[in-house]
Amino acid sequence: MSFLLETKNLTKYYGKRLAIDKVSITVSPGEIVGFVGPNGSGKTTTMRTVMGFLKPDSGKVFLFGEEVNRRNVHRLLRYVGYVPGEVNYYADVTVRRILEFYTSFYEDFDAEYCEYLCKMFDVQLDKKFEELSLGNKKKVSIIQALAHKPRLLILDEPTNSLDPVIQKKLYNILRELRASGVGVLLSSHVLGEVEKLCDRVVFIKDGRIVTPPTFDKSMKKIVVDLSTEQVEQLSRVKADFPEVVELILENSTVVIYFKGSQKRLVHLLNSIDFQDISVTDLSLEDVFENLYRAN
Ligand SMILES: Nc1ncnc2c1ncn2[C@@H]1O[C@H](COP(=O)(O)OP(=O)(O)OP(=O)(O)O)[C@@H](O)[C@H]1O
Repeated sequence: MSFLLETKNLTKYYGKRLAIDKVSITVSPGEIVGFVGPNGSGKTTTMRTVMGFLKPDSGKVFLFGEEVNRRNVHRLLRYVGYVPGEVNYYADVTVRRILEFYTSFYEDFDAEYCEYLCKMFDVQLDKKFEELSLGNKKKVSIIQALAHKPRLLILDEPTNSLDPVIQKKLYNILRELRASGVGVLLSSHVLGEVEKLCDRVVFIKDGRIVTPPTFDKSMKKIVVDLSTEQVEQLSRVKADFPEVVELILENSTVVIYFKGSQKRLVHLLNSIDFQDISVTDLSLEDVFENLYRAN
């Protein structure tokens, strides 16, 4: 099956500043892809380029298998829902009027579904947009992105400023949409959210897509507290256990990333004379920290 979204070597400069460099990503039907990277790494630029708001300096965007060009962009974007990082509509227009405008804009706009979403998200339809709080503005943007039943969602930090109850409702909707074949590209700094929701994660750093070189989710993170004398054991641990992918010493706390069998893990733990120890599965936060530590 072809991708809902495919970017090939997207490159974008702002003046002389390179913002994204040969960014290639894909989203398949029924897949939620997390898009993760530090501030200024190029997530918004990539998403805005996909949406046609920015013209790439080089590279291509394919939507639903078609290469996007000037002639087909409007037709293809009808099947895309977009939540921008910063939401902006006409300030002195009511939410009801904003949503009515989209009814005429999208032929697949589903008024009943829109009403259902407004109720679910408790949207204040008769308030002017400028009178809404940040979170309530975001809700309007989410409803506008969903109500025309798009096949692909491009969500730039969609839960930013939403309260936890609304966040949960949005996750549930995204899960339902995924089950019906919708694809989602979702940028977020909330790594716990990405970890729970996304099928896979694409990392971006300084405008380039990067792959965590040695870290994967089958690893264990061992945090050990040692006394100064015990720190000396560590060079032996590294030599004796090739399963130790990385060993980081910060004062008297040691973090060991371990990829190996349970038996070898127990063997390693038995070989350390420690004061305190914890063993956990590797989290997305660990992967993120390791990938971006050089920054
Ligand atoms: N309009 C602009 N003019 C000039 N430079 C820009 C502009 N927008 C973004 N940039 C630069 O492009 C780079 C990528 O920014 P972008 O907003 O895409 O990052 P991001 O990953 O979305 O960041 P954040 O997580 O903070 O939202 C940054 O260096 C940023 O300073």
